[in-house]
Amino acid sequence: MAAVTPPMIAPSILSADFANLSSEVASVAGSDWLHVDVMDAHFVPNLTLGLPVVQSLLRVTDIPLDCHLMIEDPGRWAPPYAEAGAHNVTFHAEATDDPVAVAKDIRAAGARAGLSVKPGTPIDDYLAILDQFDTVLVMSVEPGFGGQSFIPGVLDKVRLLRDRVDHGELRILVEIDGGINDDTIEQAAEAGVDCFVAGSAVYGTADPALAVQKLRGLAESGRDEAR
Ligand SMILES: O=C(CO)[C@@H](O)[C@H](O)COP(=O)(O)O
Repeated sequence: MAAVTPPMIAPSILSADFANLSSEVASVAGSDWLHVDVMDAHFVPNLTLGLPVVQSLLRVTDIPLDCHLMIEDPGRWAPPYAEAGAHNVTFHAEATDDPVAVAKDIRAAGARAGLSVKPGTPIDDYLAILDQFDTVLVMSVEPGFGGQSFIPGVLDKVRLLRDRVDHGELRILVEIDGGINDDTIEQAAEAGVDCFVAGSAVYGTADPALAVQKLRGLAESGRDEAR
């Protein structure tokens, strides 16, 4: 089955020019969310940005911020992103023993809570707690770097989640992240993704806004195939 809401595109600023973030964000006006990759050089082998940059971004854009925390100890660090005004605060299932407590704190601080799973992490282990979340972010590359190749095997997780949502057993938005581009987005849409994160496929082009539009159109086509 296909998702019923229009496909959402969330450009990942990991592939943007960090020296010109304000104009890079403006260049994707019309995107549904802006995906903000927070990496701590511990949970993943890369270091990007943190709360001060998110606070600055919130001052220059109306696009809802989709903060993806690839960090250790999200129970300590996640709620301030919600307090700052992030729309979604997503953390990794692998980074905490108590994901429900972290989700409750994020929601209490005013944001939507997201749970992310690495490609090798089964979603079955978390189905029973997904009612505590608003989004589930299925990683289709190993988290840490942009520009990697899409791992199609993760679409089994998307199909399982889509099925649960379509049968009313779950109310959650299904998001995918990693290797999403013109060649891969249709198969992800066909599997049932609601929201598509794309970094290099947006910021690696001469016209990021056009790239977003094109990705949205291709996601629509993938949906049509699934119907
Ligand atoms: O979180 C991550 C990587 O850890 C992603 O957001 C990537 O940054 C997406 O980049 P592309 O694969 O689309 O280039």
